[in-house]
Amino acid sequence: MSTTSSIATLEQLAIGYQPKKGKAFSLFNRVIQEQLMPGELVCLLGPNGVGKSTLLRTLAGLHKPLQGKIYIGATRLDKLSASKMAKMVSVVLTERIPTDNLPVYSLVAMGRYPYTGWWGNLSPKDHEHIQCALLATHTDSFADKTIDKLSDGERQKVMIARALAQDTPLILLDEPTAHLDLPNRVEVMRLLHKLALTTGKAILLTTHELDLALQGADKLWLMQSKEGMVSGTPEDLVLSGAFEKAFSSSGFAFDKRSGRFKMHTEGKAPIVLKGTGTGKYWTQRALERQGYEVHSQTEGGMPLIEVFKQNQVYTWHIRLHDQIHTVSNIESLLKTLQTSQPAINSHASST
Ligand SMILES: Nc1ncnc2c1ncn2[C@@H]1O[C@H](COP(=O)(O)OP(=O)(O)OP(=O)(O)O)[C@@H](O)[C@H]1O
Repeated sequence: MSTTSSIATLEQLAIGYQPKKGKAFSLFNRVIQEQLMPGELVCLLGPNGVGKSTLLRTLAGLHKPLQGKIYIGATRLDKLSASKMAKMVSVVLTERIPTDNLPVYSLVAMGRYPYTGWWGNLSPKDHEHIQCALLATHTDSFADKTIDKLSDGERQKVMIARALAQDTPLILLDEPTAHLDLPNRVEVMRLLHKLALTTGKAILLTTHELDLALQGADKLWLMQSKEGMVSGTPEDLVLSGAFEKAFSSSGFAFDKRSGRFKMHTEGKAPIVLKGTGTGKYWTQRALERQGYEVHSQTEGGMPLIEVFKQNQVYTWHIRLHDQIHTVSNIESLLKTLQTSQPAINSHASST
């Protein structure tokens, strides 16, 4: 049963597709039991084809659950009329807008359809909501432009503005950061987080951006075909190992300490890295990509790299078999190590 404070409750929910003949095809072997609370930004993560979009569409009432119940507030979703539903849930899907020559303002105004009469006449209150949505998404400066004149990032923000104008307690977005460059992905995520926080709406979005979700989400829902759904704050899921388990594969692994994914490479020799700050961080990344096992303490005469910074200029000293090589960039550092690799490897096997 839904708790009074939750915006949406998923109770013993099974999602999937019902073929015309034969048995229903469930996307999970476990049911989903989750809640969306006010002011929460939740990122729904999982591998391709696990059922993220299907879950979103099911929550939006566009697809029937195979089993279980969904409550929006205290009301069962299947008992909500279409007009009431439109006042409770807004959806931003990945489909492109067919009406490309529509001005931004008119598209955002379409979000007001649950409140306008048959003719869609906008009241002063509707205009106020539209203006607020444009301002909150920083789309007001191009409100007169038509959709076809917008960049992908601007278009995405306009779609979010339309959902905001709809003024629903729950907003669902399917991959809102897809096709955006990094600054726009970060901006959209920050915008959604701020909106959840300041408006008290619950926002659920699907994404493949693990880094962004780890940084920006209040909660993660991890969908996995075998384990079903695991949820929690990003930090709890990292500490419990659930995040690592869900996303580590033979090609790369999640490193709990740095919060980064690391590619598995052929293991080379251990190496000691000394230095501080940014220079050390990026040197370590390059060494690990090349497969070196980076240590911070000198052990048994391992090769040693020291990073120095003077007057904003970096220098690397490589101490190798009592010889010191000095280089001025990471590319030269890696080349020097590559040239002496047989020496490093034989050194490693003798220690
Ligand atoms: N209308 C449909 N009828 C039957 N099966 C479908 C239908 N739509 C999707 N599926 C199947 O359901 C599974 C889940 O699809 P869904 O799009 O929900 O996954 P997803 O996690 O969002 O994937 P992605 O990350 O690739 O977007 C897939 O195997 C897909 O082929």
